[in-house]
Amino acid sequence: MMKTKTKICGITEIGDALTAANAGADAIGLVFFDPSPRAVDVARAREIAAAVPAFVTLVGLFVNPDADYVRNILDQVPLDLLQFHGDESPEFCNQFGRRWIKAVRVATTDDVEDAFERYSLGSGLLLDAYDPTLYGGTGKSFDWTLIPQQRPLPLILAGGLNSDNVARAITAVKPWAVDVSGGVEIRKGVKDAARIKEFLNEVHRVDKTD
Ligand SMILES: O=C(O)c1ccccc1N[C@@H]1O[C@H](COP(=O)(O)O)[C@@H](O)[C@H]1O
Repeated sequence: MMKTKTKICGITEIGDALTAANAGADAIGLVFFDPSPRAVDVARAREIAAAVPAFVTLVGLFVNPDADYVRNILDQVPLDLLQFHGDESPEFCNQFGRRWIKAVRVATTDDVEDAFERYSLGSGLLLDAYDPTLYGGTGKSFDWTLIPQQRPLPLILAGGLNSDNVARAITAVKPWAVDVSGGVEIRKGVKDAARIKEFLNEVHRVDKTD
């Protein structure tokens, strides 16, 4: 039995971080991208980080940040992993002495194959829905048949996942991990404890049957 790793992203409240961790989430994401309704400031990020138990990975999400901005956050918040969700180059992602994953918005299979090659130094490749204007967190899913079977890096599936479709997604794609934000919210930027638990329970259920 393969255990699918889980990340609950866009956490803004300590209570939601604890709900996710206690329900078995492997990672919690903090958004450091100001236009996002899920953005956190340093003070809030530090409070959440202090509450997250050992062995739950704390991920910082950035979109086309200045390097100094990332360094400033890293000086103040104990992030375990960086998630770059914009047009960052591999050289940019690799300069912080911290493990990182790159997000790619998928329109074609070539997008994924090219990204596997280009970001080969990363610790994983996150696939999200393509949107011409938004970098992510759209709540939209994409055509999973575009995902190649050859995966040189751990594949993290994101984009419009929720408790209704995550079992199907895991069965179809067999990703290393799944990542959700909007699918566990009652409205944009506001997480819902029941939806977080339902999502994680569904992943754990399908893992046992697959
Ligand atoms: O959450 C955001 O606001 C966000 C903003 C900019 C880039 C990425 C963002 N979120 C990430 O997008 C994917 C998919 O999210 P969803 O489940 O479809 O809502 C996920 O990795 C989020 O963390």
